[in-house]
Amino acid sequence: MLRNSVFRTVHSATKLHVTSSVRHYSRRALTTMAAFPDLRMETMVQTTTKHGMDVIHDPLLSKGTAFSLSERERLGIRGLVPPRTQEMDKQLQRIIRNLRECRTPLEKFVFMTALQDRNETLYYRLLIDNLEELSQIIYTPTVGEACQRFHSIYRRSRGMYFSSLDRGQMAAMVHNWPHDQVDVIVVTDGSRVLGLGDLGANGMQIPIGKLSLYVAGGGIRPTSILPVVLDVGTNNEELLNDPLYLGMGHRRLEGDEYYSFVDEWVHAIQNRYPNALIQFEDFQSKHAYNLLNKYKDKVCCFNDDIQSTSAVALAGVLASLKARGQTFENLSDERIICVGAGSAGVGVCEGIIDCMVEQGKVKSREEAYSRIWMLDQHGLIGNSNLGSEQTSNGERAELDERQVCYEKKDMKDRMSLEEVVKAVKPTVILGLSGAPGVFTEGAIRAMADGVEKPVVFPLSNPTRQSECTAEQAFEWTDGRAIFASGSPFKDVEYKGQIRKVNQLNNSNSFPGLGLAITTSRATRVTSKMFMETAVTIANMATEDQLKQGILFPGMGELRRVSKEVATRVCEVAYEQGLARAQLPQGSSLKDVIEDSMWNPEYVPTIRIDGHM
Ligand SMILES: NC(=O)C1=CN([C@@H]2O[C@H](COP(=O)(O)OP(=O)(O)OC[C@H]3O[C@@H](n4cnc5c(N)ncnc54)[C@H](O)[C@@H]3O)[C@@H](O)[C@H]2O)C=CC1
Ligand SMILES: CC(=O)C(=O)O
Ligand SMILES: [Mg+2]
Repeated sequence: MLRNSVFRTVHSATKLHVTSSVRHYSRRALTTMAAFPDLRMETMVQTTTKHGMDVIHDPLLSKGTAFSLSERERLGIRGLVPPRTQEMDKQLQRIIRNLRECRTPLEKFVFMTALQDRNETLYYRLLIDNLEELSQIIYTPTVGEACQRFHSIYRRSRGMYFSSLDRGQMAAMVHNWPHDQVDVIVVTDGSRVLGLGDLGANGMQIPIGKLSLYVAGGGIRPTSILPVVLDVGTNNEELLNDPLYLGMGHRRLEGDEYYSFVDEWVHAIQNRYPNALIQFEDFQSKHAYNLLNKYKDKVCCFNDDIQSTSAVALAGVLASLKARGQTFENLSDERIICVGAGSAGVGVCEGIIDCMVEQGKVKSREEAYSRIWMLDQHGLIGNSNLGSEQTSNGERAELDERQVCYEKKDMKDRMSLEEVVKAVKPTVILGLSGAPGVFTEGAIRAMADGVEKPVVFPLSNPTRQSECTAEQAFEWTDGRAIFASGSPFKDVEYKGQIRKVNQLNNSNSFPGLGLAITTSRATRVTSKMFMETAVTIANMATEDQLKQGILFPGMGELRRVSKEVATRVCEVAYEQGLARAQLPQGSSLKDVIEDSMWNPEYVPTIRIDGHM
């Protein structure tokens, strides 16, 4: 099935009419279908029971200076804002001018947070109109610094915290959240924040940043998102010793205590928001896979670092094949080195293996594993019976069942990256280690000796954790690299010519996925959805862009990417019998997706009686 659908270049979906496609959806899906909410009607006015200052201080209601005279009358705010009504364009002028005066990225971050806390409509308008620039503030790389400094820059609460004090209380606590409809939840335990390690409750900025991209890129409504930190403690000594730290001051819960804590939270959330999509984010490897395996078939959830990263990395490799004049079917001929054997590294490689197997050009899964060489902090996962290089990184813990699959029986254990490159002559090198600079000059130059167009993807975040810089990649490959990084780099001028860089981040995947799940009311997230996401993104660059080394649209086009991804994932949800929304008749799926995207604009505010 997948073999046929994955490798076509143009999805039939874009031509499909919903009326005809609904007909072949499974009986189960049809019998459980709910009416599709008419979001266009919902967004024509906003209603509130609030009055006076409560309206002005509610960021979801506030329009700042843009309230009309009649609204000021209706809402009891006449005289509480400056007299001249200024529309959004003027507000944006003022905001942009003030933003430009911030001296550092962190100052910009604090400025953006303050705007979000005052007026979310304006915040999202600004973000959408300047996604390329401002995603670097509210998301990687600046969000990393904001997490490290969370307890210093903290101003106002956003999201929910569930801590070790709350055991036994979570089912009641979830009702403290003020919104009855929640579509997407991003939850972290702060144990591996980007490549910055354990940041405990400071990790809250990650769910907030990811959810801002769900709204700005995926058109999810700001009232239906929920950022969550599970504060199970931290092992970060610096934070534990900092009197300003805002999280629990004990070491991390482990074992059964940890899993029962998470379980209580999942049940509490399911109880109040049974339809919400849960995104597990930045959980350390030892828990990431366990939690995913425990919940993926019971709850509508996924792990972003494992699954979304896998989709975008596969998209990058597939698009790079086209950029090298080959086709997707050449994937099984690739020789891939992956530096990093954690949840992201293993997740990404599993996605590539799945795709090779689906293509049917390898005889077995084992043969597919033979195309990928995996290194961790000790070096190559090789055969210790053939000898072992010593590294200064201490003893390697036992490999887990997923890592063992990549063991190379014919190569010495713990070989260095440069040795592996010389032995293997890779076509692609992936960095998911969080270790800055591990793509050494020797390794990348050796790679460039073996192939015409080396594919160099240092994917670790934030920028300073990157395995190499864009400049280094082009310098060491005589300008021949096809380059993508997790955090943004500027295009590089190499010998008078511009070399293009790509940002390969899971943000290309999750907003579109969330839009599809919300629109179709799908009950589960499946691996096919991620595979199709990869293919969709891999097909987005034009021939001309591919020639220049551009693999897919950049962050500035996230809304367009999300729409494409959502359309395809929505189709998959119906094909797999997982969707529950009955889509409106007579329009194309793409139009339905487009219409369901929230757009930040001011609509008339009407006061209603709370007792009605
Ligand atoms: N671009 C993107 O969209 C994404 C990027 N990432 C990045 O991937 C990185 C890793 O994430 P996880 O796998 O969750 O972390 P993890 O902690 O589970 O795994 C890190 C892996 O890197 C290895 N490693 C550490 N130092 C090394 C060194 N010097 N040489 C070789 N290997 C080394 C470790 O042994 C471990 O296998 C992070 O920096 C994260 O920001 C993660 C998800 C998405
Ligand atoms: C991008 C992301 O999810 C990470 O670096 O963890
Ligand atoms: Mg992450």
